[in-house]
Amino acid sequence: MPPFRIAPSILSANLARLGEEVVNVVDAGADIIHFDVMDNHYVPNLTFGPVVCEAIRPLTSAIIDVHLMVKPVDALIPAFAKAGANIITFHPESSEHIDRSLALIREHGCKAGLVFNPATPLHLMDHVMDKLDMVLLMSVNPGFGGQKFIPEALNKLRTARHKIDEYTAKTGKEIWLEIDGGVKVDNIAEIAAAGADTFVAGSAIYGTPDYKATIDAMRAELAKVKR
Ligand SMILES: O=C(CO)[C@@H](O)[C@H](O)COP(=O)(O)O
Repeated sequence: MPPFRIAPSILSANLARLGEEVVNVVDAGADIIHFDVMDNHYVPNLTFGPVVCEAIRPLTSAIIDVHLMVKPVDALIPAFAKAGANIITFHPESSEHIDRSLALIREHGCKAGLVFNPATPLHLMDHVMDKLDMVLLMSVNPGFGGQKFIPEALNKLRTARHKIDEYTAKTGKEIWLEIDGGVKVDNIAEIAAAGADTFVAGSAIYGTPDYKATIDAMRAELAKVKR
């Protein structure tokens, strides 16, 4: 059984009390803070920059997982690394040179990942697996929290799981497989069974009054998963 990680997306937090929301969700059992960066160009929404990452960094030792939904990406990578990001992921469509952008993230001391929109083919990871620490599959179109999980993402997860497992068996290199969009208590087990090990959940956690109860309920569902 792989370790399962829960990554609340602060996009759904009460942003007027962002610091408290980060601390509370980590106290409630979150493993990772998922930090959605949107530029109103690559996606039709606008969120946080490196100064916000820098502001929350001293509040927690949890992993900060920065998901760049911006185009272009390279200029923001050093800024987010300096602001305390641990993981930086980006969409292959948003970089002219995917290999170079991944290398840039790693040169700045962060773990690196590629993000696949629902319609983006997985083969774009094939020749850069040595530079990947994470693969993030979007199970909604990016830009907004609170959307419905796209069921085809389950097939895509199975394919990605197979590719990653084959690569890990050959090289020993670990690559996390994260899913993002529409993850809830009632579908997390099915998503894990399809291959995800890391679960972004925004509205499912921040939309409930008791974050610990929700995260505990997710872990209870994950404990039933056989893979
Ligand atoms: O990146 C995104 C949306 O673009 C996500 O991280 C959402 O923030 C997830 O929200 P829920 O679907 O869990 O409400």
